[in-house]
Amino acid sequence: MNSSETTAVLSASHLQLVRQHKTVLNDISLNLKAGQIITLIGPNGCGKSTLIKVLLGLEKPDSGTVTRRTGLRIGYMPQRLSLDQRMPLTVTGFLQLARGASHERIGHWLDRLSIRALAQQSVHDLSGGEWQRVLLARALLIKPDLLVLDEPVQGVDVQGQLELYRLIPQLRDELGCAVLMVSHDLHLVMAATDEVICLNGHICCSGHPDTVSLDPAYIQLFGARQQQAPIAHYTHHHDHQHCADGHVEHRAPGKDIL
Ligand SMILES: Nc1ncnc2c1ncn2[C@@H]1O[C@H](COP(=O)(O)OP(=O)(O)OP(=O)(O)O)[C@@H](O)[C@H]1O
Repeated sequence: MNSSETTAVLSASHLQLVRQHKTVLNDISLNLKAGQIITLIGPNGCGKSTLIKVLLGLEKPDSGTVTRRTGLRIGYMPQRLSLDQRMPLTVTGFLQLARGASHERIGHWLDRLSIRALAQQSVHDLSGGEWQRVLLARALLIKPDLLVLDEPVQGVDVQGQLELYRLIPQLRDELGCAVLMVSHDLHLVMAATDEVICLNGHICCSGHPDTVSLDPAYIQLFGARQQQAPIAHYTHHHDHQHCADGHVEHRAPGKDIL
């Protein structure tokens, strides 16, 4: 066994999966080490969610192996989660259903993710961005060794996406966990990831985000537009926080909020 395998929390070897005559995953191998952040990127339908499900053991590959460290605690934020609209459920009630939920831990993550004001709100009335934060809190309640985020910024505006991607390495440092996430935009996740795997059924290219963005396989897949310099995002120096209940709270300069 080599050293990368000994420190891996999760590894996959030669995964193959065919559904209805379509090769969804073709010879996928990867290693995720403790404390590492890996991002899967690729166009719609390239197999990202399927790969996540196979790595989590939710779907069986036709061949190949997945090895998860014994006793690994996984916090999973799925791409979609449909709830019965007829069932009345507050954010706190929803979080209480999660494994590892306790009053203290729920309170901790409501504060840490700046969603305390939503605690008693119905989950059916949340905005897309609020729902994403609640799902993230749910994934964090288990104190994960591995945090799996399938498109965590869906329904979040660009500023919110930047804030969320800034938060992910902070959460990794706080929990000491590994992170595996799915994203569509390499430039938005660049600063938040150690390694990028560019997927299109098979692994087209992988490595540090700077290297991947210049890789001919990446450029061929995403075109020249994505290869250009990162979009110049407007940076708004905000000296206050808009709480979910609508009131404005002033905060110390330089203190990040979600
Ligand atoms: N059970 C199945 N039967 C048939 N086709 C399937 C099945 N599961 C996945 N697929 C197909 O496999 C491909 C990969 O799907 P997957 O959801 O993994 O893509 P994705 O990269 O996550 O896409 P997106 O970015 O749109 O979320 C798609 O073409 C999908 O239709």
